[in-house]
Amino acid sequence: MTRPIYIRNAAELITFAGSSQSPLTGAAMGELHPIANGSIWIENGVIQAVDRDEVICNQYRNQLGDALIIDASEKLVTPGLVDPHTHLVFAGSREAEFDMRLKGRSYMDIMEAGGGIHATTTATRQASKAQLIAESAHRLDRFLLHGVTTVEAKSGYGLNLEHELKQLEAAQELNEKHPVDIVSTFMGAHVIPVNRRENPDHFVDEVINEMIPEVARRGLAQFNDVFCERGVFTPEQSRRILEAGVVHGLLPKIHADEIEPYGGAELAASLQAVSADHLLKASHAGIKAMATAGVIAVLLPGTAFFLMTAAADGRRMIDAGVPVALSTDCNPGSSPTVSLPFIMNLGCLWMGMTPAEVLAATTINAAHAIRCADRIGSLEVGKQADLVIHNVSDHRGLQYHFGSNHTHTVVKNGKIVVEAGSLVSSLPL
Ligand SMILES: N=CN[C@@H](CCC(=O)O)C(=O)O
Ligand SMILES: [Zn+2]
Repeated sequence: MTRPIYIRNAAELITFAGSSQSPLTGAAMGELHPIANGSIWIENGVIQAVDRDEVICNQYRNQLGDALIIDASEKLVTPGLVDPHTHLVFAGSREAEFDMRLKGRSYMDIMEAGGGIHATTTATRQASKAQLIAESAHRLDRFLLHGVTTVEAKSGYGLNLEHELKQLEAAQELNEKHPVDIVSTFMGAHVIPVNRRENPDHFVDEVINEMIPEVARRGLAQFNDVFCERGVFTPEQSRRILEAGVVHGLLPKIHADEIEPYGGAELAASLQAVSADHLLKASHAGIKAMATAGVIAVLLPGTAFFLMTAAADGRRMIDAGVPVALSTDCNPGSSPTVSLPFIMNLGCLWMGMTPAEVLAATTINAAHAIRCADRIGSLEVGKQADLVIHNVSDHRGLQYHFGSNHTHTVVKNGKIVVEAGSLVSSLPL
């Protein structure tokens, strides 16, 4: 039995209570369900009580002597941040390509010429599983330092069965060993490998007939994703791939309308995908269809920022009734960052979202985007004790003091993993 943790007297404690059933949309995205002078009682990794401090103090007065008490006065407490779209497991980095882009080469051009995703695929194929685990564990540590307690992680730098499995197994092992929880997505359809360009449909057949069944049989992923974009996978190929995933129990997600309008949002709606991600160039009709179908828009403004292009129109999507989540898209090509707080800054200052909405988009709605909202994303009795104590006293302070990491303390599964902005020394990896 571990000691109970009593976090007391937060200036503002954001709960998002009552939002576990379905993602927040429209005006509800701005409803934080905050508690002033809020406290929380944690035992065995689970939230036992959330209320005003006087209520908790009275309720647990006989156990106060046993508890580890953390004073959160003048601080903000939120659910642990959730990142619903990352390419966490990869080897190497792409600084040379960054230089080329700064001089005017486009992201798609570089990929077409055999760089981009292909370059990371070469490096990832060459790396051993142990190397991938070591590099990715370091990224997970840095996620944790930014208050992120759960991430989704895609494969897609293997592009054949052997190396896709290696990437997914690395994610599985990291999930077992590292405090950050990982939800895995198979993305064998990330790009057509250079040596398969002669016959792209043969590669699509391989994804459908060889990779998806084996990934599903081994229980290595919960979701199936595809990069639906001109020059990558067509909407028809994407539909086939995502439908094949559904047959094997993998829920559909899609990289949609990132570079140009290509019918990705419409396809996501017609498949009732869990989420459509990117959406910089999504059509009005596609956004409307997503709202009707309840598809979550996972927006990635760090990618737009790093590719030096306009961000997705988050405001328009929220106003159209689409549930919106935000993510880093952490990857070595288009968004090499782990800073979900900076992504929130961009959501607020660049996409017309309010400070309350960006919090919903990185907690409860992000949890819905990876189908984990039954256990994370809000601070409610019975949920996993994942939370962040921030060095600001008001949720707006996270955006107002932009560009900083305000994470003070992180509790993951009822254990303190970040203290005074540093990782505790006893982390397993
Ligand atoms: N757009 C496709 N995939 C990733 C980028 C991957 C890479 O460049 O390595 C993305 O979501 O941005
Ligand atoms: Zn991505």
